[in-house]
Amino acid sequence: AVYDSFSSLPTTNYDFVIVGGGTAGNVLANRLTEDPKISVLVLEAGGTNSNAFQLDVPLFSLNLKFQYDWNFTTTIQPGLSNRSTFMPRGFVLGGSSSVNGMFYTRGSADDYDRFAAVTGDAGWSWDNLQPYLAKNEKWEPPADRQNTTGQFNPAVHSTTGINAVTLSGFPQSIDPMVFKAVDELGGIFHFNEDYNSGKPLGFGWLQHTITTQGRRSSSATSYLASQFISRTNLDVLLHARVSRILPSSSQTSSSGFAFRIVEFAQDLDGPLLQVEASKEVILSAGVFGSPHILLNSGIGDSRELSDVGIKPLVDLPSVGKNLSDQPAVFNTFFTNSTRTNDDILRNATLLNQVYTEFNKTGMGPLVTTGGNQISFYRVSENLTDRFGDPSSGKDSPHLEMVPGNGFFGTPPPTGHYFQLGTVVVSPASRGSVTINSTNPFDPPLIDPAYLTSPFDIAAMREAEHIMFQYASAPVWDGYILSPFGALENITASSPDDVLDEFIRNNVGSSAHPVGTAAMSAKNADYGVVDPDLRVKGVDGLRIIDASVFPFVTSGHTQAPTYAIAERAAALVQAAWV
Ligand SMILES: Cc1cc2nc3c(=O)[nH]c(=O)nc-3n(C[C@H](O)[C@H](O)[C@H](O)COP(=O)(O)OP(=O)(O)OC[C@H]3O[C@@H](n4cnc5c(N)ncnc54)[C@H](O)[C@@H]3O)c2cc1C
Repeated sequence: AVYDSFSSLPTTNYDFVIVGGGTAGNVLANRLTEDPKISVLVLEAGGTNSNAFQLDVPLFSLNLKFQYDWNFTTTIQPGLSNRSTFMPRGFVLGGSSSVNGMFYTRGSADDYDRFAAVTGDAGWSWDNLQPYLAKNEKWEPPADRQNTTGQFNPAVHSTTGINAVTLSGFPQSIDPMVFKAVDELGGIFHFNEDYNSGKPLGFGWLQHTITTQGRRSSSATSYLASQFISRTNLDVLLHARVSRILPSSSQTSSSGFAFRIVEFAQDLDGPLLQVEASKEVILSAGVFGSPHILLNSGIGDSRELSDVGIKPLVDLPSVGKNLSDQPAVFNTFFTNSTRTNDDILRNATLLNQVYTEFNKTGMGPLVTTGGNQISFYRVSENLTDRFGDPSSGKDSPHLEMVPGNGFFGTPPPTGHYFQLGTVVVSPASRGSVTINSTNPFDPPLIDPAYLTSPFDIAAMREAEHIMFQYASAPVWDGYILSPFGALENITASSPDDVLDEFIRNNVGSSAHPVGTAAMSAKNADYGVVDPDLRVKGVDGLRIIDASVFPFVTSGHTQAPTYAIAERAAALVQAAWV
């Protein structure tokens, strides 16, 4: 069941304590309690969001007032836009899966084969992860039950998992034009029937974590659905913000410390509470939360911890390093069409109308995210020859471009818009998460280090060229009127320095940071967790969330997070159940 207060929990004896009821944490909570003899407590810092409108409606995910974690302190390189200080994370049951854009992209087969290569564990390869992708995915017909033949490859999908995945349940007026442009241009613009086959390059129909009823499928609505959360061996405590994991004096360990005691507070000014797991503590507090808790606990770079005034207990210099996020730019054009999503997003009467329809029928414009396609590209060989290739292989993209039928975010009061978002999905830059305080409730310091590698800015320039080339297809003649905002000063033939300035002024997070507690091979002298996701050099503590990715996968990160969590659950079960 779900509880608000520690004192109301039915017991304080649990086999596993999971820190963070987010995307990965709820997979673990569900899978481990399949065995009625195993008891699990989830400590989640956020609450539940009673605003069904915000949580359920796909179209509005882009306009969500995010359930924020504390205001992270973000430092950015000089010259970058303020937008790049914005680090959205879900701070609510379901974590980021409750507030994300719902795109379902697995990345490439090479991405996972690289995980297997760097960890020395073939279990992380694309082929070996297939059963776990299948345990997560529950393919459903789209809300409008349209004929989806030719829009995906059923052979690479599972209908038996827990988390709903579907194609768009509402057509966008631009759909035919999007693919006409692909036909007109050819070359790098080609149709890909299913970008989730392991080979993502090309233009395909977007798949999302949306149910056949047109609603968001998050880890809270799926893995904690009523038939699971009602298990008597599964308890979730909300508003429980974990500060540190403490060594257990009662435990002995060949490797030194066993960390099985979790310290947390329900009220940041209130008392610190503790709960001890008899088997393991699993950190699933996300890419910022998990390394933050490790550092607070004295697990990190010993010298850096001593400098802050924290007693180092385990020297693991890689904690908080290797932060990998994908820089993104929105490119907006005016269109002469009035059939965009802009009016719905700014006109309360219209919005009420379609929301009533959505509630009654589970259909209408609110059941999609505002664009129905996605596309992936490689940069030129010239670039990889010059800077090296940060991608995982020849079938892996460096770049993504997403068309949107309207303004991204809250639209201006007038005008109709066409959007082409560009992203560097295989970046070379690496940032960090650090602390500068002994108070565990002070925010961590985040440096996303966007565009610090010369590859990334050059790759984003190529993404902009691809975007202009795509927008120049004959079908867009008369549909795209003129560039909007800062894009007004840019053309396909702008010199590099002008394009670079535009990019730096407009870049921001794609909300896909990973890698701050990365897995590495058992004997590697870097990395934070071993291939079984146990924290190196200690007992009783694993990390299972997006922070363990050694590299960011070449797409959006929820599907890989789910797959990692599903396999991790099997590893934990194999050790204990
Ligand atoms: C706005 C947004 C849009 C996105 N869009 C997409 C998309 O369209 N497609 C896609 O594939 N991916 C998307 N992502 C990324 C994807 O959702 C994440 O990579 C993934 O959900 C991360 O899962 P996680 O388990 O690592 O962390 P989370 O799901 O963030 O879970 C971490 C949990 O830990 C809790 N927590 C944190 N600190 C503490 C603490 N100290 N004590 C207790 N609990 C704590 C948090 O409240 C949260 O519930 C998006 C993310 C965001 C934020």
